[in-house]
Amino acid sequence: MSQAVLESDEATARPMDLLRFATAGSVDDGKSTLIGRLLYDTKSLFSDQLEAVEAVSAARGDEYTNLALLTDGLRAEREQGITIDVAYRYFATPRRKFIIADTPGHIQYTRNMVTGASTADLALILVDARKGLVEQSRRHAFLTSLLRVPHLVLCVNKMDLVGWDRGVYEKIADEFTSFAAKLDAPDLTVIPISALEGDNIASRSERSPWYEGPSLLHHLEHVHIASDRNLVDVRFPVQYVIRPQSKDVTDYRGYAGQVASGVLKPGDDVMVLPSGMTSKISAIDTADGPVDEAFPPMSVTVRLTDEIDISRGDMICRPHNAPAVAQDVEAMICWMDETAPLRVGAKYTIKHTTRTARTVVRGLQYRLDVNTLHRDEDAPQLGLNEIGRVKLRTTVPLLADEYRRNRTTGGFILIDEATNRTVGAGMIIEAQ
Ligand SMILES: Nc1nc2c(ncn2[C@@H]2O[C@H](COP(=O)(O)OP(=O)(O)OP(=O)(O)O)[C@@H](O)[C@H]2O)c(=O)[nH]1
Repeated sequence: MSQAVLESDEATARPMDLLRFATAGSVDDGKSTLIGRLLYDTKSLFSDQLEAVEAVSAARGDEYTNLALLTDGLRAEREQGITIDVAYRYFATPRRKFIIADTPGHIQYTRNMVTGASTADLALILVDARKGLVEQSRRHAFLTSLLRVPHLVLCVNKMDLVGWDRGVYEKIADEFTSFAAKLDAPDLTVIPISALEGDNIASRSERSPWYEGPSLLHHLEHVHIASDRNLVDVRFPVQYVIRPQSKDVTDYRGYAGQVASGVLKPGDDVMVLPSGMTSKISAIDTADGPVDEAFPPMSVTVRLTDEIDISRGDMICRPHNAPAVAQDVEAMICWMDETAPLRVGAKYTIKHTTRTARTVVRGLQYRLDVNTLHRDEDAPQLGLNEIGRVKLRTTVPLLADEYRRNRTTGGFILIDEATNRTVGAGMIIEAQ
């Protein structure tokens, strides 16, 4: 595969150096063209890829190099053999690294959007200037707010086809802004672009002198994401317990995992859940040696001053700031399984941070229509791509926060015990 994959050493990258974003739009709004344009303008392509695309464009008689061919080609490679159609692409500028979660337009399943956007810092929704907002644009905006993606960009594309008419742009921007306000939507930026001709992508275009905002790339490079991370609530789900490996090292015991939120420092008082035992951090180790502090998304090994019984799935937090230790959970669930619906009374495996348990569905409070936001309280089940509010009971307690406060310790997935497939994604509303 000749994809220009730029190194994405996420575990060691400082959080502000990396922006993850998800793209959404209906079929033919120009998503492939836009992604191709971003890769092209940031020189994230190999010359052979570009030559191939130029040759095909010329052969087809395209007036402009058809950058969508590039994205579609990459997508075809990726799609083979995967069930959830999200392709990840990488590019970088001197200011930042970017990971794009690209969900194909033909089959804009809610589950793809949920998969792509659940870890995103920003969601980019495209609309065709000629068509304006469509049902899908509203659905994507709703999902962005449900998943609590902190930043939203609406790109009004194909402005060249409406003669760069300011009125067309402003009507769409106003309509979307008032819809987004109702959703408790995040920080919103609206940008008029032509993905095909490259206007307002890498630099401000002369064709829209009335537009005073940033180009898309400038916005992606500068949008402030450092404060989106929860640096207040210390949550360190233990992934592995590291014990002495050789006879010579007899006293090493550490707890390895990825910091979900908060800042950990040697000397801090900590509490371990579910036992409730307390101790102090004696050291924090990484592959590159000890560090003075650890914050998300760093992967580290924490050592404590006391020897306490800790196992995988336990959580290190602070004594006066702990997650709920809960077996009863209410959550919004997006159903992802095409073979069987979610039913009340069914049992699943639940994976929450590093903990795995069994769970039973105790109730379906309502199913939500993502287009109208109507709540159907008589719904008997949740089918593929449907979203609803569900009550669960787990066999062992989860160490959980509300999703709105913590996207890592508030999120989970459900797995079918017979097929081992991921069948649902959940966002915790309440845990007790
Ligand atoms: N004039 C004009 N055409 C555009 C622009 N952006 C995309 N197009 C054209 O619109 C068509 C659809 O673009 P794509 O990029 O394939 O659309 P998409 O949304 O990625 O489509 P899917 O991947 O199939 O969902 C192509 O013919 C593009 O050349 C634009 O800014 N201006």
